[in-house]
Amino acid sequence: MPGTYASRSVDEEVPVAERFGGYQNEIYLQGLAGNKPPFTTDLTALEDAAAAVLTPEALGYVAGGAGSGATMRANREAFDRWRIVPRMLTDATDRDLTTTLFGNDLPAPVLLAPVGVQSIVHPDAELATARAAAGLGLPMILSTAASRTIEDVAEASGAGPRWFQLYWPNHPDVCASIVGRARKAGYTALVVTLDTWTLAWRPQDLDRAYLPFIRNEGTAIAMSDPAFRALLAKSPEEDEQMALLQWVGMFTGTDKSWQQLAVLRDLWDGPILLKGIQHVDDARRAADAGMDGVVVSNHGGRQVDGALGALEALPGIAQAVGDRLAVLFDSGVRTGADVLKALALGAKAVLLGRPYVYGLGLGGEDGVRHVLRSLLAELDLTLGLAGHRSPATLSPEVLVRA
Ligand SMILES: Cc1cc2nc3c(=O)[nH]c(=O)nc-3n(C[C@H](O)[C@H](O)[C@H](O)COP(=O)(O)O)c2cc1C
Ligand SMILES: O=C(O)C(=O)c1ccccc1
Repeated sequence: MPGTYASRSVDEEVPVAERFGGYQNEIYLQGLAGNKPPFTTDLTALEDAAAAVLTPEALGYVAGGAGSGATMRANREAFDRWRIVPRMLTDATDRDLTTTLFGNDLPAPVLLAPVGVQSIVHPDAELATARAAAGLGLPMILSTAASRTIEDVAEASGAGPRWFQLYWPNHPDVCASIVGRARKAGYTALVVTLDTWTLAWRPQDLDRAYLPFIRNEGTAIAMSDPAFRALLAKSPEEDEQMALLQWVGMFTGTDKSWQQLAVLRDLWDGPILLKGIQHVDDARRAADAGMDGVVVSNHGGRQVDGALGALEALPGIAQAVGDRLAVLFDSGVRTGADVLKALALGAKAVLLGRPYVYGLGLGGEDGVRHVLRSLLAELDLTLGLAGHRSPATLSPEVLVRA
């Protein structure tokens, strides 16, 4: 049964590093018994695998990018332009991927990127993702556009670390209410996404007239929010369409400013990270505004078609603000080697996006767990074989330009 296979040994008391690389042994042992892994171990092949199980609309939505897809491709090309230079006889047999972020130890420098509307790929949606992430001790960053409520996902994540992603509402009461709910439900860090104040031109969704948001797949947080409901002339139960439109309107607009970040700073006493930073000066402004971190990201190439590959922006930003801010990275991470490259170029940790969503589509909680364990195992093995015991010894000198 795939479930048994994918979940074996997660809770066993084994050293963290052994547990990550140990997934390979587990797969070999199952292989001896004649069992193949339930999902592919080639993390770059997940999209093709998911294509067989997702609806064309959902696949298009998840896999698609903005415009011609140039930035999505640039994200991958940016990784390909860096190559790892392995070192020998460095005593890297015992590895430790532990990473401290905002005073908390994570088992590895990997988080689950905020991805909304997860019910379009699997009925268990964010609850399955939360369980898989919690089982490995990795933070899931819950999206404001989730298919499940802040409170339900908190419960599903049990003792696991919780972060919350904010699409910054225009209305102050709604903003305070959502942020307050996240705080109360035990989310410890706030990730404010700045690059999606309106959705980009996404042909694959436009051609299908497919907007999961409007189809009520990503409104659980809105419809359960008392401050939002108080603004509506009729309840969402009476007039769903109107409620959806008002929710979308809540995030659309350009009236946000660097000064207004002070409002969020006042509302949230934990770490705040700005997601979607691609320019060194914006990273500096984030630090000046009292933020605690940035996520260098182009939203997986889903917003500005023609924007630079996200990894190209990383070294300059890490160099400029790495001593003042936690610099995280996403967009295009697919393999353990990719994680290593981003860490070497200055990221403190990376966010994984589409790959775990494909895992969710393929096998719910087990699928997400398989993707995460595969990524961590590959990272652990690649790090060791490149000659490093921990991410601490990684630096740009570990890489060369292809
Ligand atoms: C289907 C989908 C939905 C997403 N929803 C959100 C969201 O609600 N909030 C957000 O900040 N980013 C969202 N993102 C962007 C991811 O957080 C992340 O930046 C991106 O997926 C990273 O690139 P990758 O998919 O190449 O790893 C979404 C991405 C996808 C693919
Ligand atoms: O699709 C996205 O990239 C995204 O960020 C989003 C925005 C609104 C609802 C769901 C996802």
